[in-house]
Amino acid sequence: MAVQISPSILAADFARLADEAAAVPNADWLHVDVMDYHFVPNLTLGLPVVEALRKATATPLDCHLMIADPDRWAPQYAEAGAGSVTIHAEAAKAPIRTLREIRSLGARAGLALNPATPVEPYADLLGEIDMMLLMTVEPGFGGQKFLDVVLPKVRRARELVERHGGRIWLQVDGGVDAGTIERCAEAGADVFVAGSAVYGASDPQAAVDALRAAANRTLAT
Ligand SMILES: O=C(CO)[C@@H](O)[C@H](O)COP(=O)(O)O
Ligand SMILES: [Co+2]
Repeated sequence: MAVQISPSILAADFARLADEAAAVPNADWLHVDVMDYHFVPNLTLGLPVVEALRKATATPLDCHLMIADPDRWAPQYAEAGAGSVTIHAEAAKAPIRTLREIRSLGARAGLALNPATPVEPYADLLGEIDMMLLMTVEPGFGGQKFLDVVLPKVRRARELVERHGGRIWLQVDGGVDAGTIERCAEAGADVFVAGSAVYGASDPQAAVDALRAAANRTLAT
């Protein structure tokens, strides 16, 4: 399992997004939280910002759609050049069609589950996805406290993914920092979103390196 770190620009300075992207040249992805005031009680950014970011950085964009109608909008994020587009299982009405469309447009397809959404009902969809995102906070805001209660689900998701061939990435998102990343890695996550822990640090690049090292240390033991 290769560890990947995806800093969330939700915690960055929105007035200086290009500079904030450049501040983490060692990141594998830039995590872009799209919120619409409907699926979650917050509003962030949409397609025009993703299109602008795409031109401003070579780091691939990992778009996390927390929106009420992902079936309608997700393909447009793939068309806008996102390297990965993740939709929420709780919001999608036609997840299989939408995940296939994302892939057909050349992006990786992700399926996200809220903390209280069980993973087992989605076992049959593993062939349709490249990544599963397990929320470790309730979606909507950065800077929340990590929910340990999700860790058993991360383990069960890792088992399902391994039984399916191990090709699917397992991402955790929310409250991931130097104090929680090791538990996530130990439970089987391999892609780590970190907002405050990266952009709240005085040296975001060093914070990415430190998170990666902590996750790798856990996987090595
Ligand atoms: O999707 C979300 C929140 O809904 C996350 O991507 C947050 O942006 C992560 O921020 P931190 O919890 O790491 O500060
Ligand atoms: Co996110």
